[in-house]
Amino acid sequence: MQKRASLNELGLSTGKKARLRRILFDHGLRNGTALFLPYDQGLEHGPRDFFANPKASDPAYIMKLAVAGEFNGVAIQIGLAEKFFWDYAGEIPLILKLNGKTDIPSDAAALSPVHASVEDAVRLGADAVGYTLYVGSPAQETDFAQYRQIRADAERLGMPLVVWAYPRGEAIEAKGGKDSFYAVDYAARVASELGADVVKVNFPHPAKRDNVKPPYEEIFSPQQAIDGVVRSANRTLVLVSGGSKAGDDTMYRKAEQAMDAGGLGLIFGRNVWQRGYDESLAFVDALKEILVQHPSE
Ligand SMILES: O=P(O)(O)OC[C@H]1O[C@](O)(COP(=O)(O)O)[C@@H](O)[C@@H]1O
Repeated sequence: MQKRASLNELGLSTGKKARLRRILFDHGLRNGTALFLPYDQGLEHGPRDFFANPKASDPAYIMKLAVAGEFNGVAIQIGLAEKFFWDYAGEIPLILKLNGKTDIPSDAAALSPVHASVEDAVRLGADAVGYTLYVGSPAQETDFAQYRQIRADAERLGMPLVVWAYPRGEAIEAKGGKDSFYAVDYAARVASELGADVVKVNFPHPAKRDNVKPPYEEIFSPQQAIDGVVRSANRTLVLVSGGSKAGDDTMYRKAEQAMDAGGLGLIFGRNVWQRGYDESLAFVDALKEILVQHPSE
């Protein structure tokens, strides 16, 4: 089992430390692990993600679920934060997502434009901000430049910065794909190099035996892959994303492997809310049984 970096090792400013402590020790299991509910899929994918459970298209339903499920926070865009966070302000931490895009154009030159500021996050009472960085996209240079401004603002205002580090673009496809170990591992390292406090990654696929080049020939199991990604993130805490809906056992296995690797926690969206309300809460309880076994110091 790999060790998770403790809050004291992260070199955080006072504001960032206070907010992260609030998220990790005043909410959820209060043991230093995190379970977040992301709800920006209406922008990223469109309304089709709500077809499986039409009630989930209502942000008020999701906010109620997040509070009832005692999550460590919800990650939402500015429009929903303005209209739906008010009822629960102070009850559950807000991660204000500062950029986002639709999936209507192809991802070949993916870039997620910024449409909210760290000042908005402060005004809304957020405890963290989220930024999607498309590592490897031809638009990476513009992405890095807009990210730099967000990072500077987050530093100035003491706001923890969570980077959705997502490999994208043709070059990534040519090198094994966005979920390959190569790509996810590199993205985790990029987030750490660029000063993210927390990085959110997709669970990496280990190398395929018939298509593996040095130095990746040793990474054959999912556990080795996620261990490597958490190591690459070093003192940036790691959250593992859910992805599209899969079987519960598959998700529990991912969760266990992520936590054994020294991950901070999980940020599962569709796997939580693409089912009925009570079923969602039962799934969340089962995830917490895994998190409870991996407390922070
Ligand atoms: O870029 P992708 O793979 O389409 O997914 C983006 C979505 O996945 C997330 O990062 C995680 O949510 P899910 O658990 O539903 O996959 C969301 O925040 C975001 O909307």
